[in-house]
Amino acid sequence: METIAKIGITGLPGAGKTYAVRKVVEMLEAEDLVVGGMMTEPIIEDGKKTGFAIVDWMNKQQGIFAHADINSKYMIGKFGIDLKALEDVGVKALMKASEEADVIVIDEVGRVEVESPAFIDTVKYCLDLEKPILLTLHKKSRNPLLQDIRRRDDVRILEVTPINRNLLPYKIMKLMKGELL
Ligand SMILES: Nc1ncnc2c1ncn2[C@@H]1O[C@H](COP(=O)(O)OP(=O)(O)OP(=O)(O)O)[C@@H](O)[C@H]1O
Repeated sequence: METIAKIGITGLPGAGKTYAVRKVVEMLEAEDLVVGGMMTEPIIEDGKKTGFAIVDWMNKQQGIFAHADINSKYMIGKFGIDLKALEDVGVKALMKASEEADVIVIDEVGRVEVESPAFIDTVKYCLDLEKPILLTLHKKSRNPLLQDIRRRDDVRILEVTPINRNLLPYKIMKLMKGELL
């Protein structure tokens, strides 16, 4: 029986997880595959990074997920987190992708994202589908969702490092192509 490619990319902060996902997405789209799901994008104001937006990859709708001006009990560095943006844009993007995309991407299943029960449920739902999925995973968090994903034997976890980061997207493409094309 052929297995569906379910791939997690992990690595230290700044190792290149987002970069690797974007490169794979570019290559999948170049092969005319429909990619859907949620990505993150830095918000730059006056040349300074002031937060992150969540982007629905299929319709490009955005929500401000992290920003220096947001007051929240959840923080990433000096940015306050708006879990509602994750739910309004990210969760919706994943549900849409689960129905319409050939491949689901989730950047990222991080330390703060896992504070949203709706996000947790949606990630689990997507992982249980018979559909290729590519997600980035926080390396160190011991949150139950991240621990569950690491323990699943249908998810292959690859670590991005400064040494392998240029080659990793090609390796991931090979794993995905095994059953997509
Ligand atoms: N293969 C690469 N070639 C050139 N630049 C890269 C590569 N991979 C990552 N970078 C650069 O390194 C920086 C960090 O990469 P990226 O944001 O992908 O890391 P990350 O692991 O997703 O970080 P975080 O943990 O903060 O989410 C970015 O500026 C990115 O453009």
